[in-house]
Amino acid sequence: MGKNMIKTDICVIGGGSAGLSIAAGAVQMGADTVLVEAGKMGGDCLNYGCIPSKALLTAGKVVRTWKKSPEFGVNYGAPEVDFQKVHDHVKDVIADIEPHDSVERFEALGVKVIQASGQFVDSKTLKAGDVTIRARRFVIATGSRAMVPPIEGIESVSFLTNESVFDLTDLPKKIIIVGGGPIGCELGQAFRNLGSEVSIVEMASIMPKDDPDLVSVIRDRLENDGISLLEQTKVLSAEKSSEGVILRVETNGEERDISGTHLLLAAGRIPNLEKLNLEAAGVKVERQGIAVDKGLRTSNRKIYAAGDVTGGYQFTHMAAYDAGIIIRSALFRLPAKVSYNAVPWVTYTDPELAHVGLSETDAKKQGVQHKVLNWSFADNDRARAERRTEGKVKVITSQKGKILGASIVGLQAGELILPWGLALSKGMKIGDMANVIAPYPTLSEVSKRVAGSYYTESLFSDRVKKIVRFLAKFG
Ligand SMILES: Cc1cc2nc3c(=O)[nH]c(=O)nc-3n(C[C@H](O)[C@H](O)[C@H](O)COP(=O)(O)OP(=O)(O)OC[C@H]3O[C@@H](n4cnc5c(N)ncnc54)[C@H](O)[C@@H]3O)c2cc1C
Ligand SMILES: NC(=O)c1ccc[n+]([C@@H]2O[C@H](COP(=O)([O-])OP(=O)(O)OC[C@H]3O[C@@H](n4cnc5c(N)ncnc54)[C@H](O)[C@@H]3O)[C@@H](O)[C@H]2O)c1
Repeated sequence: MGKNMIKTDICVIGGGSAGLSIAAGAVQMGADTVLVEAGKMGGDCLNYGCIPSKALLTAGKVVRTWKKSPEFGVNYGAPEVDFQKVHDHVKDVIADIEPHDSVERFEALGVKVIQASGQFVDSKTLKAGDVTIRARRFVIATGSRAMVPPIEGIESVSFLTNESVFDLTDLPKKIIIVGGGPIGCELGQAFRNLGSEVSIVEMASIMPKDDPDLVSVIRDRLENDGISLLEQTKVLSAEKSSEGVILRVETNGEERDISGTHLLLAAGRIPNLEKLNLEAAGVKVERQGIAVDKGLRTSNRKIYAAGDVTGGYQFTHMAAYDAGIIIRSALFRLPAKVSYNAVPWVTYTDPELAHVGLSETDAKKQGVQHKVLNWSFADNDRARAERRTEGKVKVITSQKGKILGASIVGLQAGELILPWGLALSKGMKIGDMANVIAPYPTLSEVSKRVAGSYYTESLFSDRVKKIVRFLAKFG
């Protein structure tokens, strides 16, 4: 074997959320593991995604809370934002988490880390820098990047993506965001709270993957915050201006120009595939990414794919979920298969919007017989004490009360969704949630109350009243 040839059990390509989970799991379970990473360890989530976006959102929330303080009888002066320091805070949070994902930590676990771009030579061999790797199993976990939408003139203007936006050290005066998905809404609100003028241009409706009834709460809030939301709006062209950029947009057949100092593209993702030479490995690609079966195997049975590169649910927790499936299959040869009936997600706007399982729209589309339960945060005493009564819960059950899905918009919705995920994965019925003792006064009571509403009609019916009156006769 040549000096630069490595033979290993598992070779993982990409050290982001998926790749790191697989490499850490595999090596600690005794497999010889090689990890190939071309860029920064930690991938998008740590460096250009979840972590910096949440850190920026938190800075924005501090400003908003400060401004709201008179409602609570507390007065401060106007908040002053030092954006260089906001930037430093964001980078500091990344630096704080970085050691967990570092080359040093992985090498200490026993993983051989190669810092180079990986490229298949044939179905069993990968080249990374000057190293050739032969592995019993490969895992492709190369993630995704921002899609640049086909807008006339886009290449002639400078634009930000999630990879560059967190490097800004000056607050954008006027930022235009193309795309009103989770990235557009989260970052739009963060910049607005910090003092930018913000426009979000969305060709459909904002947050189209979520329940429209609940999204309306987010829409109201973004508009009240002063964000200009241009929905059902097409971007026709982009051109440079003295200020920065001008976009020509069209809403309902009407064209107009909007101008900004900065342009952020948040219009969806494309998988990172080009450098992998997948043809040589016999790995098939579909429109959304690498094609995988339910066991996350590609068309080459010895090569798996995980995380964003498959174009499935593009979340860090789903990348970690994929990792668990692959470890069971590749290391233990168990017939592990993905199951997507309890997939949660949260958009960290304020208020947050969280979802798990079947939505009302999907239940209707799939012709599933179902019941819809609703409850408002306005009826929750804790939400009143916090002055945060905007919000609602919607739960989908079968006709017989089996929990099928839940969506929550409101304060701490992301924290409130977990019991619904547990209920779904354990096949629980709505009575299980209705009977739980919820501490008072907590926001969690919304879950108990929405579950209880399943019984309201039958519990407070004329029939029950008759029975109670009849029994009262017996003393
Ligand atoms: C702004 C933003 C906010 C987000 N917020 C959240 C959130 O709050 N919660 C959530 O769950 N998800 C969030 N996501 C999504 C989440 O970041 C992704 O789902 C997750 O990072 C996917 O992990 P991955 O391992 O598939 O890919 P990545 O994390 O992108 O990792 C892929 C890695 O592969 C490397 N690579 C690529 N090609 C090669 C090659 N040929 N050779 C070697 N290495 C290569 C890359 O350098 C990268 O490090 C957010 C995403 C963005 C952009
Ligand atoms: N909180 C979270 O968990 C979180 C946060 C951010 C991102 N993410 C993940 O990252 C993924 C990517 O986020 P995203 O917001 O970029 O993508 P997305 O695909 O979810 O949303 C993109 C939006 O852009 C719109 N769009 C596309 N082309 C357009 C155009 N030319 N003009 C106007 N609008 C256009 C789409 O209609 C869509 O609403 C998400 O789907 C999610 O999986 C998760």
